[in-house]
Amino acid sequence: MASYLQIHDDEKGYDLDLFCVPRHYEKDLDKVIIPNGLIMDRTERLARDIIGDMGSHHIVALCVLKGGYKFFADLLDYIKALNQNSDKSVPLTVDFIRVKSYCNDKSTNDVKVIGGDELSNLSGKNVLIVEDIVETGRTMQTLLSLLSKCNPKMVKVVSLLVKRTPRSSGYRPDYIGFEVPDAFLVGYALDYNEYFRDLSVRIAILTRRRRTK
Ligand SMILES: O=P(O)(O)OC[C@H]1O[C@H](OP(=O)(O)OP(=O)(O)O)[C@H](O)[C@@H]1O
Ligand SMILES: Nc1nc2[nH]cnc2c(=O)[nH]1
Repeated sequence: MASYLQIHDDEKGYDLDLFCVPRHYEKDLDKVIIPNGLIMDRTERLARDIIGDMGSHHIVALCVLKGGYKFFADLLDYIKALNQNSDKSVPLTVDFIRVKSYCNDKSTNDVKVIGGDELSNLSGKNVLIVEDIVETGRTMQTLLSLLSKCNPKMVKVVSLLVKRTPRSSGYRPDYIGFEVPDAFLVGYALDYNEYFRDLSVRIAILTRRRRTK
C-alpha cells in the first residue's frame, strides 16, 4: 500500500496570522494545515519513488486540470532535477485533461471531461496521472475507465491529497502525498468555485462559505 504523511483529524494546524494570506481571503479561512515547505519536501520524495518504480521508459505525465496544475508543475520540477543529477534518466512528456464535478464544496456526482488532449495519444504509453485530491474517488475512477479504452501500457496515479471520508468509494492512488481530514481544503490551486487558486502555495481549511456562485 502507498505510504503517505497523515494529517490527523485533531491537527491544530497553523494560525493564519503566521503567514502572508491575501487580505481578500482572510475571513474565509480557518487555519493552514499544510505549509508550503512540507508540500515541497513530500513532493520531492514522491518524485523519487515514482522514478524508482516507473524508471527507464518514456513517461507521459497527465495533468488533471484545473486543481492539479500546481502539484503537477512542482512534481515535474523534482523529476527533472532527478533526470539532470543522476546516471539514470527518463524521457518525460506532458499531456493535459480537464475534468470537473464539484459545485461549491460538493460533488455533483457527474464527472465531466470538458477539454484537454486526446486520450487516444496515450495508447501504448506509460502514463502517470497527476491529481491534486481524491475525495469520493469518482473523478479518478471515471478517468481510469476512459483511459483503459485507449490501451496504455501502464497507468499509475499520484495524488497530493487523499481525504479520509465516509464518502470515499475506497479507491486509493498508487502514490499519495498526504492523507487529510474530512474538511474542504483550498489553496495550492485547489479552489472553491474557482476562488482560492490564487492562495499561493499552501493548503488551508475553508470555514466560511461566503463564496457561492
Ligand atoms: O474524488 P472526487 O470526489 O471525484 O474529487 C476529486 C476531484 O475534485 C476536484 O476537481 P473539481 O471537479 O473541483 O474540478 P477542478 O480540478 O477544476 O477544481 C479535484 O481537482 C479532483 O479532480
Ligand atoms: N478544492 C477542493 N476540491 C475538492 N474536490 C474534492 N475535495 C476537495 C476539497 O477538499 N477541496
